[in-house]
Amino acid sequence: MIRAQNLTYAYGTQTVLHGVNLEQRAGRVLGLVGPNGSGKSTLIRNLSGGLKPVEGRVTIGGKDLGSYSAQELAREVSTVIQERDSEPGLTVAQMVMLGRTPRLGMFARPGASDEEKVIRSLESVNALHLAQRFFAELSGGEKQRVLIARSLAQDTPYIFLDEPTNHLDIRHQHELLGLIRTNSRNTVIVLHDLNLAAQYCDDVVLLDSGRVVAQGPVGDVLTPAYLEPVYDMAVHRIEHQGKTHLLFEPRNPEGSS
Ligand SMILES: Nc1ncnc2c1ncn2[C@@H]1O[C@H](COP(=O)(O)OP(=O)(O)OP(=O)(O)O)[C@@H](O)[C@H]1O
Repeated sequence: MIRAQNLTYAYGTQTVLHGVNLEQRAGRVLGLVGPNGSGKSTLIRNLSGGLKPVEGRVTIGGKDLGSYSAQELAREVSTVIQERDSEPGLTVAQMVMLGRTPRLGMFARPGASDEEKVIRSLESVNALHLAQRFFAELSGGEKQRVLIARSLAQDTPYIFLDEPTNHLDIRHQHELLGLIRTNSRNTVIVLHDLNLAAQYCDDVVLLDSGRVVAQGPVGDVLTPAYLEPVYDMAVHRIEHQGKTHLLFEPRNPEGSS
């Protein structure tokens, strides 16, 4: 379980998260949603140990995030977060092998089981054919799949993904989120697409201006009552074959007032 209590974060003097309380329950997929600039990326970085809260605390499995050593954290937590992930000169296979590093002893070299893990991780995201290509030369969508493979190879109980469907075509979006769902790990995922969140998350946290507007099971939070004021859009919710679909339109379409 991941828990944030009174989490506050500021860039310099600009406070962008205000006393956030949330819970990711064991084995569940928690989505972070909200408009541009609402604080989703900042929040996921605080939850995964990339940023340190100014106030409040984050616990993972009941243990304060601040008390993990870097090595311990890398065995517990993997992240798929974009900007930091450009590694010049590495092939895709080498990039995914980096996911195994926290599992190796101090001077140990990767063994056959590590190689096997890399191959299986690449296979599961349909990227094994890219293994010998340079990571830096891949398309955005190919890179994204390789970063997911690295996280799978890292084999951590907790996984954090910031907009993993960015750059992916519609089939790969669904394949990837399906894979994340069936992976049954503790997952926190930033998603812009609320229909993808409705389909693939168990719970969601809806953020607006750095504050939690609502959180809970997707069916309780992804409702017109919560979404319309946050996105300033008219929202229609349709249930089709047991799934929730959301339709959006401008609240004041041109010509009406
Ligand atoms: N490195 C930074 N330095 C200063 N301010 C930042 C920095 N990163 C983000 N911010 C600010 O913090 C606020 C929250 O940004 P954040 O990227 O967390 O939002 P987001 O919900 O992920 O946005 P988006 O949906 O546009 O990706 C914004 O006002 C943003 O301008």
